[in-house]
Amino acid sequence: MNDGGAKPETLLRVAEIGGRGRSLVAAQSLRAGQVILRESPLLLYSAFPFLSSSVSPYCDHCFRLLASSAHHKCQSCSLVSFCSPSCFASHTPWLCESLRRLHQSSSSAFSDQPSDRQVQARFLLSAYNLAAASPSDFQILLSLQGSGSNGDSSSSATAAGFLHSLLSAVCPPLPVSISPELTAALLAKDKVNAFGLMEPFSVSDEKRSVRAYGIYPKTSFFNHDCLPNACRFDYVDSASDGNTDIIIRMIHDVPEGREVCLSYFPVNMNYSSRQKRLLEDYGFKCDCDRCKVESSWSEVEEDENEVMEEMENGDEEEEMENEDEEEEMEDSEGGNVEEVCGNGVDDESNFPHAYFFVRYMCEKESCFGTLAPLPPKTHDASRVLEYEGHCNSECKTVETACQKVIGYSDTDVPEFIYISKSYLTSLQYKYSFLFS
Ligand SMILES: C[S@@+](CC[C@H](N)C(=O)[O-])C[C@H]1O[C@@H](n2cnc3c(N)ncnc32)[C@H](O)[C@@H]1O
Repeated sequence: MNDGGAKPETLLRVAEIGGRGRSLVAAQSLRAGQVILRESPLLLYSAFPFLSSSVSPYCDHCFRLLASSAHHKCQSCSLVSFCSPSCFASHTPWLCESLRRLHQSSSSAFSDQPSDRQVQARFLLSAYNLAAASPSDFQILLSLQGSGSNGDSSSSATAAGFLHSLLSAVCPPLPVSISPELTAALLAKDKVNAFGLMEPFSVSDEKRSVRAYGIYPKTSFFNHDCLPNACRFDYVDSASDGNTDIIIRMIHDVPEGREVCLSYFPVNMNYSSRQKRLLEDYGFKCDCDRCKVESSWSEVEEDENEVMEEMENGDEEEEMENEDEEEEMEDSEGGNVEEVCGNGVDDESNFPHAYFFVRYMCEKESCFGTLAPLPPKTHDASRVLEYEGHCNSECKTVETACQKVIGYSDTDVPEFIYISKSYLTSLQYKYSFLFS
């Protein structure tokens, strides 16, 4: 893949930023579409519920779709299949025996657990297996954010206690000792650091589901921003090596010294859902520029209809269009028109993130992935945007991604987006990428 420039290792540096912990900062100016990091997983585990009656259709190592003819089922546990002998070689005797015993002994207590819990059991088996197979990699896992000691909800503590007792009773002994506290810490690290390898977009899917989860230690240093400047890609069905690598690309240019952030979830979530998720799952209160602005919107809810009326110009046809747009945006969870518009004219609570959505968000329902330009091949940024993850079958190869050609000018921007000119000017330095 052409990444349009310098080696990723020279592009970022780790910095401690107060209240945010370790952060990744641009070590030089970065360009839209540039690949800034490519990393293989430290561990991967299936998102398929453990006790599902159907068999996972994926290789249990590389998570490519298994061809019906050529696959290698483990004869010992009969629970996992692989696409090739080399993938099969990753199936350790400890993991095989643990899977077999866990499946055999599946107490009703375990089978009654929600599928999330069963997927957590898969993570723990992979993590314990890593502790035995590669102690240095296990240390890397332990160095990641997430302790499981304080601030975790009682339901997390209950889950950790349950899974620890279950696995320690069932699994063969390990060469390392795993305490209940360590199990809780591992689960906390998984919650904060795991990335989902997504299923390709399908028209029938209500929501894109996760095929497998991976831990990528360097990628884990990216902090969150609700208007990210970088996003992640994976090409799990690609036939080439490194199909489970995660690839981070810049959404737009940033200068040296600027923190590079991802969004930990689709950017169309509304303010309260984002805040709830960040607090519950990641343990922090987000005060990014977007949240600062949106935090005041709830206070003006009562005025919003009035504002909308002010903004409409009375033309009936346009009114109909606005209604359609409003419905569309409401469907997209949180991007409703009132929110996009802010609470009024010439008010500093307006913010240009509506432009961000228009330009950098996939508008397909059940996707809403973030877009980044293809890696630059010349001095100019590519005007072809690729969807985060795969939106459809065409996205399975890097260079034939699902595309949206950018070229929004002021006149292309939908009328329902209103941003105060004075505020815009004050933000132009930081957000000029939206208007270039
Ligand atoms: C995947 S880690 C990111 C790297 C982390 N800062 C570290 O030191 O390892 C996620 C954690 O980073 C912190 N974090 C991420 N984004 C943040 C933000 N915008 N503000 C404050 N803390 C943030 C939270 O503690 C979160 O649970």
